Amino acid sequence: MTDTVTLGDGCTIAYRFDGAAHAPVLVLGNSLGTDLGMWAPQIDAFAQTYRVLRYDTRGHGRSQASAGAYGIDRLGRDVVELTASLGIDRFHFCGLSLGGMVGQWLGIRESDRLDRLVLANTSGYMGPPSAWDARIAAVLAEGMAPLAEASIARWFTPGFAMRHPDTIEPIVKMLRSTDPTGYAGCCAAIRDMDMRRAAALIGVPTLVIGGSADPATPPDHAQALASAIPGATLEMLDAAHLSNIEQPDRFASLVLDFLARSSSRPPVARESAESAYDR
Ligand SMILES: O=C(O)CC1=CCC(=O)O1
Repeated sequence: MTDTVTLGDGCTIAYRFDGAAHAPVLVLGNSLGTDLGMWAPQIDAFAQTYRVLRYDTRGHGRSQASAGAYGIDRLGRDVVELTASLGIDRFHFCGLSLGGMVGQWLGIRESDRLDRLVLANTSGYMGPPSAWDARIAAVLAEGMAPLAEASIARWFTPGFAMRHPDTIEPIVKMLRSTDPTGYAGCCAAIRDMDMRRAAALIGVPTLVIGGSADPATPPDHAQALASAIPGATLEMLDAAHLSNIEQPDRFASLVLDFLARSSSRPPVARESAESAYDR
């Protein structure tokens, strides 16, 4: 069942729990234009071992769409406030795309509360800002519907989309029902985010998952992110952007195997690796 909490700034965030009450907590952060339902393919597997807390990112699903431009800092603090209000001290975090950007922020700013971090199909920088400005202007003027075709082309390989129309349909529905104000607010957070150097400060064991056919956050972004984070492991899936939907079982086992490994914290490096982002 989905429930809500109201954060300090008055914004209401929707969440739901699955799994045993006293199991270790795994928090899942969704991508731009989806909601907590995007984790449906993994939820049964994750909930066997973990108390899974899924939430709708601000401006998405049943969470409120506050007005204006958001920042990754705001979206990260939403997780801090949500978990604190639910009495959760420590947790693992797995985020995909925008969820993975929030994960990077948490890895830098809240590492004392994080056990392990999974950053899937994400990037430390998704420039140029002008592309996000254009998307924000378009969505505020015309709504979500015109975005659907291009989004699906980034999210799934053509073969998968052709073979699995029933899997794609609820995802398209999530996109179409996203509040344009919330979508635009999150686009602004992505536009203004640059964690290429700060990723070196992530002091939590981290798994980076990339998609070999991901046009939104391409493989070299996953490689650059993994190189920048001390001790991070990189795994590639044969998928486009929503790799947890295109490779559901493989995604679940990568995450579960990684979370189950005995924990040893990586040393915190002060210099970030050379990045591929500017190529
Ligand atoms: O542009 C897209 O739809 C891909 C994407 C960027 C950030 C995110 O969460 O999804």
